[in-house]
Amino acid sequence: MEDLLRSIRNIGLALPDPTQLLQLLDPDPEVQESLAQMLALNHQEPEQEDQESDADDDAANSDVSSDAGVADPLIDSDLFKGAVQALLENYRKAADKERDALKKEELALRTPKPLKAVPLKALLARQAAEIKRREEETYVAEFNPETGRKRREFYLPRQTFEGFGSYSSDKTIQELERIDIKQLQAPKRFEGKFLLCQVASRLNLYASCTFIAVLPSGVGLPVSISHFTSNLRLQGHDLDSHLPIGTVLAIKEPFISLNHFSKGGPATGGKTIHGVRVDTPSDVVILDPLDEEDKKVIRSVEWKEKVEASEGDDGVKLALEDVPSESVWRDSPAKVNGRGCLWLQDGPLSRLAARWARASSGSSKFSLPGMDRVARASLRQRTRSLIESFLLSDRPGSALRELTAARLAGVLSVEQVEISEDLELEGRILHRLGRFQQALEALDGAWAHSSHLSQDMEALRGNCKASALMTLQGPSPNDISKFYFDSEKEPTPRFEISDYLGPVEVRDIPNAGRGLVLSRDVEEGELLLACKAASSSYAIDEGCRGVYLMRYTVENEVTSTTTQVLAATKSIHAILDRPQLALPILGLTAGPGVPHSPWVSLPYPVPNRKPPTRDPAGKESLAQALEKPSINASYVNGVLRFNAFGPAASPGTSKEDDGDKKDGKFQDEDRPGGHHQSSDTSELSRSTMVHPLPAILNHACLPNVSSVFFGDIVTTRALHPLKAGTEIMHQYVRGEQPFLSRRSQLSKHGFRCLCQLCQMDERDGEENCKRRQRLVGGSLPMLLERSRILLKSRTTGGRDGKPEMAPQAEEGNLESHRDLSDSLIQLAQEVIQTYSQERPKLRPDLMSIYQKVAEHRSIYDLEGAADAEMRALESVGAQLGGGAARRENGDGPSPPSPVETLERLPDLHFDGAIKSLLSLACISILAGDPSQAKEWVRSAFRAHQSTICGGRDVFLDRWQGVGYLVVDRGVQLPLSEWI
Ligand SMILES: C[S@@+](CC[C@H](N)C(=O)[O-])C[C@H]1O[C@@H](n2cnc3c(N)ncnc32)[C@H](O)[C@@H]1O
Repeated sequence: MEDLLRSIRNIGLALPDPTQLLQLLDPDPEVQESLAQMLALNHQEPEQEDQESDADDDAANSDVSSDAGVADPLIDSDLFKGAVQALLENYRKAADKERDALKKEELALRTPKPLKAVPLKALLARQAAEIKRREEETYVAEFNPETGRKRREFYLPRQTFEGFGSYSSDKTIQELERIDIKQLQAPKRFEGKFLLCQVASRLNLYASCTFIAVLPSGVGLPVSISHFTSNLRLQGHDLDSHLPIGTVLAIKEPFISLNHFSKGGPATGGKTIHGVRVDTPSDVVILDPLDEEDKKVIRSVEWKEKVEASEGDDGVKLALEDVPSESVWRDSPAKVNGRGCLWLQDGPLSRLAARWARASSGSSKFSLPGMDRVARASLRQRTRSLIESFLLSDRPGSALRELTAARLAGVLSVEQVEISEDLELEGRILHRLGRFQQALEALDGAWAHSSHLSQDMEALRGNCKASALMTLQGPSPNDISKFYFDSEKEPTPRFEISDYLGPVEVRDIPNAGRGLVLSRDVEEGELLLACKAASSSYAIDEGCRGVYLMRYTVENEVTSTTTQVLAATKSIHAILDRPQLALPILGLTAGPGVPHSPWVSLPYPVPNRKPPTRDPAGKESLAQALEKPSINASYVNGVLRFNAFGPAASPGTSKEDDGDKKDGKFQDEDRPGGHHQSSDTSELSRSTMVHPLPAILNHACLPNVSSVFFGDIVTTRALHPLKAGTEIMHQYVRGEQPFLSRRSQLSKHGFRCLCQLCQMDERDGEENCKRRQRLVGGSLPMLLERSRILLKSRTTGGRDGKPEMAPQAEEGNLESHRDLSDSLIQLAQEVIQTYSQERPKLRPDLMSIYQKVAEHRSIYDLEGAADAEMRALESVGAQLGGGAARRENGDGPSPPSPVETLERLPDLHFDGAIKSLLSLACISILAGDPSQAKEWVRSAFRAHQSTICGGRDVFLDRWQGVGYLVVDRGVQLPLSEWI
């Protein structure tokens, strides 16, 4: 990838955009041909660089281009196309070698060969060169190396290849036996063994993190750790301080790979680069000089090679020699990754306290002997800074443990004012952990000690109160409105709520694993779940903005994108920080054919309706500092692939992600806050989030609930009144799509959908379904294009967007509208023939056809237009009452009727249905029937409230001023007065 990009830049072309990046490995020759063509036409423009460049420079640039003369764009593009084709060819050959190497490694597992030591100096030199290469790439991603000017956007594509096997150990070091170079073979997984090593080089971060380790025998070995960090932009000291030179590690049950870079490193073109490939961070144990057991392991060997340890932030070197526990109160770090608190490691007080809790079973007192008043005050300050730093690095679990340990050690809260400050800090940590009731108790305690809270703390207290209430009652329409508008404003919206569980229970469902079932009757629009993502990754998060990562998996030929990879990294780190997340995340299934994790057999956790009270001593949670769950990263990838939601770039929603294949099933109505947002909707810009409880929902193409995103929150509401005992089900793939597309997209989940819609489609027969798909996929787009041109000719040219046409042209146009409407009706008839005669009105393929008919008819036949909109509504399961109910099943206009009403909400296409209802309101106004218009507007509002909610403001924001009928006759619906 890096070679390809460098060459493209060198010949003066712009880099492939995110959509083109995803086409690089497309085997289709036509895709490759058009990709080469597009790349060849896309020259690097000076304006790709930062606007900051001054006007003189711009003038100079334009001079240069005029001096260069005007090249013939066609000749140029042919030349460039040839060059690009050659580059793409080379790139694909290198990718093939990469894939072949992975396959070969899998075969070679049967015949591993002894490992030959590579001189340490050579390894260190190669590592230094790799780090330099990374730094250069990052520089070029940000600056034009020739002009030194900053580019407008940081753009760093990266690609990794992985395949065959992923390892994780569930043993402790004490259960394993140490091995060294003599026993090592490759490729091989060493069960029952561990490798002891020291970090001997700086770190190199691509997607995984690589360093050179030195074994006690003095032999060097590269080590690559997957899911090392979710901040792919880390480099230099910030990166190195995660595992400074001299850190002693134990790698549990290591896998020695023929190419340690496979999984998370840059492609090596199939080269053999032996080393340790660590697939999951929980396999790496940082040996802690504060721990007696760890000290024993370190001292049990003689280290042949002396590694010069690097200095910590405080200028003290971290080395093998003993760190006395007094150093905790003398030199303990004030910042994560300062000396003594390294990658994913808890703070020193938690580590000491956890060991004390384990050894003493809590009978003795945890204390730091010999600490005077001054030392205590200084340690308190450093501990508070460290805790702040944990919060900044999204590690509230470590923050709470450090606070608990500090309190146990008597480091905190001696003076009244300190007590209050420390309780405030505790309140903030508990708030971040979503324990709002407990946070409130801490903040109340802070107030009780000082009779005062800062403005920020008052605000936090208010927030805790509201969130605690939300845990009990679910978000109110006002809360939803706030989420909606905030997710429009925020580029990476995340909200502090804890999960709300409505009247639903987790139950076993015959032939479908677990599912969610109603515990009582519910009403239309009733809130059933409101849940926050356990981990979420946005493409524009600080740590990955501009980094476009593609991970290609050889076995299933699936490409995962940046946020899909990073959501897994974040989930793993979240579980390590808060082990209580292991069950909700690892207790999910990881796709058909993947054996369930041991967590799946445990009762699935549901939110506590009565939150436990605060536990200031919190001893039980201290043990978490030592007992990190073992995590199989490949299982986490599967969980994300089969359970995560993947909203588009803009905050909003989509149904469950279909994993990594692109099928465009993301629906506008699922992301209500999305329409003001970025237009970048490429796969590489999507966010990925895992919402544990909603992930238990099973699929139905014909759902009975609507799941909607607001940032990292998903709400689920009943679409209709439902009876107790009903299983609630939502869509993994769009039910609006043709049956055969749905079936093919669902195939990866390994089940056959038996919902009513699928049963109806099956009864229609495969041939009819195919014919229907051809009509809707082939004939309809052609008619829609004709419609677009016709409607455009009518709406352009006039002042204020109003049509302005000569009467003759208008007359001619009317004929065209009639013709088009007739053609659409004819198409509808052909589609209707593909349905079995007994089939009820639910025929979603007809919706867009009837809506188009209505648009054209509204120009010359209002009644006919209304009839078409009503048919559109019925085609997606809405039931109409009043006059509508008496209409014939033919295609003629309905007889004059009293007030028409919406009796039952649609099952599918909610936004489409709201649009039809508002179009009907416009038609009623044009027909001089405002009370009917009002009725339709109210029905539209009801449909909105029952699916999205948020009240009037959200409804108006979404629908005010939107053209419901493209040919707008100046109808202004007084929406705000009628709802
Ligand atoms: C996201 S999980 C849903 C929760 C899952 N039932 C569980 O026990 O963890 C998706 C998996 O649930 C099962 N599933 C979902 N919808 C189903 C349906 N309509 N019929 C049968 N199985 C279904 C399939 O095994 C699918 O791969």
